[in-house]
Amino acid sequence: MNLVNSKTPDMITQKWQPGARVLVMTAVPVEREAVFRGLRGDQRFDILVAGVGPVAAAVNTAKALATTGYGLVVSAGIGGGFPGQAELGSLVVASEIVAADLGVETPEGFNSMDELGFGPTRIQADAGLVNLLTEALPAAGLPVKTGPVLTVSTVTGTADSAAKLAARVPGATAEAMEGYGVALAARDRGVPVLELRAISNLVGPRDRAAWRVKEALDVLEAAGSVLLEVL
Ligand SMILES: O=C(O)c1cccc(C(=O)CC[C@H]2O[C@@H](n3cnc4c(=O)[nH]cnc43)[C@H](O)[C@@H]2O)c1
Repeated sequence: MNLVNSKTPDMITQKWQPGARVLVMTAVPVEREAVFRGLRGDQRFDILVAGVGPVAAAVNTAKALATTGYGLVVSAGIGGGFPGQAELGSLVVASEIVAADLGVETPEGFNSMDELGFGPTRIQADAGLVNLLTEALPAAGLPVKTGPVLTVSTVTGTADSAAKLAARVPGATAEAMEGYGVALAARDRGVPVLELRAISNLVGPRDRAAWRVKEALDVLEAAGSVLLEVL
């Protein structure tokens, strides 16, 4: 499929069939291990490490999809929560996956590639599965929010950049670095997609000492157990 000429209305995405194989893409080994523990080695799930960033995520997701048939692709890992939207240690399920810095800067502000006719920069997550998860995760004791999850190539490190992103994408809930790459590869194959982010830090002024990576990885593991139950 020619991605440049592919427009959202032409895309046909399969419907999720319970019991189908699931591809879970993580960025780093500690995320893979957390998801693996949650999924308890279930053979229906392949959990891969793609590397950090949207390009590595897209390349490696496309590679996996070229060799094996999957009914669902999940981008999973830790992420930053937008203040007032997603707390540290909570889980975010993306309603849509947004390439938040793919565009052009002008003196008047940022224009997305969608606005310039080179979209899509927003890919919808599978709405039925988002609903299923936003019911099942709290039932398992995990606080969950749903909303747009932004994919950025640079971790946001100032309050000013955080405010600009939040204004650019109303309702922005979390940011991470891989979702859009995973989602674009899935969309190209017509496979439904989800993004799950366990919140390790808040989006804003960089304070690495305040990141709660271990706690977020524990939440990611617990989310893996819920995936195993509901998919
Ligand atoms: O230092 C560590 O232990 C550690 C463990 C896992 C990942 C990291 C990273 O710093 C790489 C960034 C990685 O994590 C995601 N992430 C987490 N928070 C954010 C954020 O606020 N903005 C963007 N990305 C974030 C991202 O998806 C990367 O894969 C460190």
